Amino acid sequence: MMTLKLFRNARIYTPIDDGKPLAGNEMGYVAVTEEGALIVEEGYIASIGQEREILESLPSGEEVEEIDLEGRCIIPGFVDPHTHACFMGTREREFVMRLQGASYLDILKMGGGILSTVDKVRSASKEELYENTKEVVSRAAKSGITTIEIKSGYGLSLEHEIKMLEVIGQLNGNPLDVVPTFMGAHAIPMEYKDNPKAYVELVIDEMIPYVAKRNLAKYCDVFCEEGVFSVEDARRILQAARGYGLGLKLHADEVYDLGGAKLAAELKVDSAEHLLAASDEGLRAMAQNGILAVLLPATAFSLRKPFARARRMMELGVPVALATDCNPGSCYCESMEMVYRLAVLGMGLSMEEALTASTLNAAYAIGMARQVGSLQRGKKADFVVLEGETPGVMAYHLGATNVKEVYKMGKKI
Ligand SMILES: N=CN[C@@H](CCC(=O)O)C(=O)O
Ligand SMILES: [Zn+2]
Repeated sequence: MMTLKLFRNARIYTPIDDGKPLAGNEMGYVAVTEEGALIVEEGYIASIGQEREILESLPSGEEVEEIDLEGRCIIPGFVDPHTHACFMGTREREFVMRLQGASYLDILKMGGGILSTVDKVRSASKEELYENTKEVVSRAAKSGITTIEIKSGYGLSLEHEIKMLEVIGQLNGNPLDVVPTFMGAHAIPMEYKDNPKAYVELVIDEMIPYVAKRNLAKYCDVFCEEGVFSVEDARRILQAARGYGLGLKLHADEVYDLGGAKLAAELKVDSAEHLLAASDEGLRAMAQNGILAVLLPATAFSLRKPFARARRMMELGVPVALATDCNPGSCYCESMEMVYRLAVLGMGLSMEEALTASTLNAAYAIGMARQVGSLQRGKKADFVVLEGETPGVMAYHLGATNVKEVYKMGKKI
């Protein structure tokens, strides 16, 4: 006989999935159930609601394991839709250089930044890369992330991009859901420094077809930035990726307003990321085309730059999601709790809006909303138990983690 799990005595906070990402005012509509409960059957939510009603609906004769959540708040497991969590080594010295005034893009121009991580990833074996990535992912899981996107982009050659994507693929289901993104267009590798166009051709002619045919990635992403990939390069790379059936993402207007947001709208990408420098014109184009913005406040914080204009985006009707951007350079952070906190205290989102952005909208950003992102019947029983009464505790109690327990498909991790 199958054992059901009954989680009871909870205050449930969840956005409600209506088949599309939530935008504008809708982002603040979060369902709250005091004295709530949920029943988990084989990892999925079989029913959820008022404890009294849930208890009445329990089938008699079934074995039930009961877990008392002692009145704590539960929220959907965080979905982190933008990370570079597959890497080797750290870049602490560069961080110190940045504190002394060096800019992120200047460090990259000098062969450091992303390129210094590329050297380390290229010289690591697949096993070493797997072990390191697994550690990053398990720290993410402890912070409440139950679904995570991970990009390649520190290989920058067919051989090493594939090594990264295979490692990312191996981590799927172990225990998190992992969504792989191909990001061969993350930087121009040193060996193509004098001929960057040839690298763009390599990405288009060899890497994308190889990755797509072997199903190694769900999305293709490009770092469209001054001195990295131009708007025209990004357009060509993403159009090629679309031709091979990959979903599209774009690192847009992170440092300079190159027109990345406009390109995201033109190509109708699945999400546009960063957007620290995006113009109103670009944001309007995104709103008109229903393009999701994935905002990374911990990156702005770590780079000591102003936050993305989240409230303006929401006012224009752009659906907003949040992500860590976890990487060893611009943002060494695997905590969505930290991101939530910055969204509330730094970008002015309400506690409900930040919850929607870090769960349901984040799930839409990586095509996972059918399975995760809200606590509703039929979705995976992925949730976080907070040491507090509302999700707001994560912004209120600053010095500690407020994540008490994390459940993936009804099992504690
Ligand atoms: N901006 C480009 N890529 C990453 C940083 C990667 C790195 O610095 O290693 C980002 O999204 O912030
Ligand atoms: Zn990124």
